[in-house]
Amino acid sequence: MEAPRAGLGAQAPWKEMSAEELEKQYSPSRWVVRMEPEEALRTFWEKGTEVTRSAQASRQCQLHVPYGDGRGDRMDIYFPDTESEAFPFLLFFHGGYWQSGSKDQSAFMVNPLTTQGVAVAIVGYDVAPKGTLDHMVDQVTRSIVFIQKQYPSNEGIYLCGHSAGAHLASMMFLASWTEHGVAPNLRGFFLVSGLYDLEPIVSTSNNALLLMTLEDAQRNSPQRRLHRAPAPPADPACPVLVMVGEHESPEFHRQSWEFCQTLCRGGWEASFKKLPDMDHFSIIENLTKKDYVVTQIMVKTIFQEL
Ligand SMILES: N[C@@H](CC(=O)c1ccccc1NC=O)C(=O)O
Repeated sequence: MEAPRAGLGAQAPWKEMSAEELEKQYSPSRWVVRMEPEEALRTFWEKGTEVTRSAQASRQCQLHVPYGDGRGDRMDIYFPDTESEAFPFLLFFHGGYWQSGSKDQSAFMVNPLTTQGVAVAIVGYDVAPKGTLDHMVDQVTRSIVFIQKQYPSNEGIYLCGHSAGAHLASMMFLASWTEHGVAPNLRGFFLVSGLYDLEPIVSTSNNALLLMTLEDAQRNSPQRRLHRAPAPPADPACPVLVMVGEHESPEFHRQSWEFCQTLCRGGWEASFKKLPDMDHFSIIENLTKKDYVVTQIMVKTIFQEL
């Protein structure tokens, strides 16, 4: 008897979608249930700007620190109230479909983490049309190398990215650190509402400024390339948390779930978490709170391993 055959849609459901449906699947604000799409976006960036101002006014920080020679190679570093330089670092890469957002509106987790003893770097990068995907990946790589070189006695470097920023962080699974002269002390990844296969995005309006070709998309898709990537470090452990909000599109859920499975198959200690009641924006906005489940997961992951 012939085995039932899975259709194309079982592996790549997006290939069978209409242009309109694909556009909707890749428009996170249209899946928010607490408010209208435009309001969700406006609120997100307004909150981001406000918490960044407040973090800069209340925390010890170094702003606009150059991590390279490019004008956009800048990060803001926020410190715990301790004298030592031997704290863990969390580097945050903001979202905005590689074409909006900035470090100046992205310091969501600074207060709860710095008060717990974690230094937080909010990393800026050149969004499109100034930056290409390859350039942004290079910037993220160099920002991590910079932290490792500047703070060699760090107690671990943790990467956290949101959406397009989670994609940039996940490209670090493919990084070759030897050419940068240092192996960063990477101890964990927090990937929030990310995109790991960029092919479905090529034909959506999100590509209008980015102008990525199919080859660009494939080269920048860890979901496609991870099986040929370096093996995960055996010791120390480097857990990967792949998170997505309940109120996100089926495509965003599929991207996170499939990438988590690919990581596990590649030997990474990866786990998947769907956050009840959260959407693409509240999942990050709530990081301002120390009792939010994601803040607690971060703190636990960071300090359990010290
Ligand atoms: N135009 C998008 C905007 C968006 O996706 C977004 C906005 C802010 C931060 C992250 C985002 N998504 C991915 O990077 C939307 O429909 O929501």
